Amino acid sequence: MILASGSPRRRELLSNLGVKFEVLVSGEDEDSPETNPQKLAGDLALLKARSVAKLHPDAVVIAADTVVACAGELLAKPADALENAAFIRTLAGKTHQVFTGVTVLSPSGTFSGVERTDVEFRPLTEQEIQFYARSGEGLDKAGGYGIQGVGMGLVARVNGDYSNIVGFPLALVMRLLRRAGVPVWDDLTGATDLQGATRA
Ligand SMILES: Cc1cn([C@H]2C[C@H](O)[C@@H](COP(=O)(O)OP(=O)(O)OP(=O)(O)O)O2)c(=O)[nH]c1=O
Repeated sequence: MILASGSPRRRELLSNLGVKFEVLVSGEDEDSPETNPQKLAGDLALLKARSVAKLHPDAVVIAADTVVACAGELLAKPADALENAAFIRTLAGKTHQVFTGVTVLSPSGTFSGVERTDVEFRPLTEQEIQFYARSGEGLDKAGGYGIQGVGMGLVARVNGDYSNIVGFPLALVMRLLRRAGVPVWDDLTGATDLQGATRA
């Protein structure tokens, strides 16, 4: 199995499912004219998975893409701290949507889905916006923030799957992997069972 992603968050979250995998980053250009955020997240996940599957047609390949949308505007990764501050200013005091598309390509077929989570930012002062943008934490992240880090302090409320915001919606990922025939949370070999006996 191959994770087609350079994201350390995705690597960590996929490890939690107890599946063995290798990491191979797709060299695919992520540009797309698509403006619907849900469709865009799905399209880019498929693109990333396909570019790795081309080279490894017998593998199961999983890829994901996260898109942040606020009132019709798509917020990708900020180019610098100045743009990061502008993104956080846009998000302050409002609810935005985080979409993550996931694609699993296996020799038996293509399995995909898109998860949506709504995130409400609290109203922020200009000083808070500047402080966060200067931290640099948001530069490699869609929307310019990381909810799993300092960015947690920007957030008032979350509605939906938290892991989706971090870029890898685990419930959806588990569903798609199982549909593709990949066992998840399944291998108990060598584990001690709940009565204290060790399994063969
Ligand atoms: C909103 C938000 C995004 N993110 C991350 C998740 C994704 O890794 C990233 C969005 O960029 P993506 O293009 O989805 O992924 P990536 O470039 O990090 O990795 P790859 O294309 O190789 O798979 O933003 C967080 O970690 N925390 C957050 O709170």
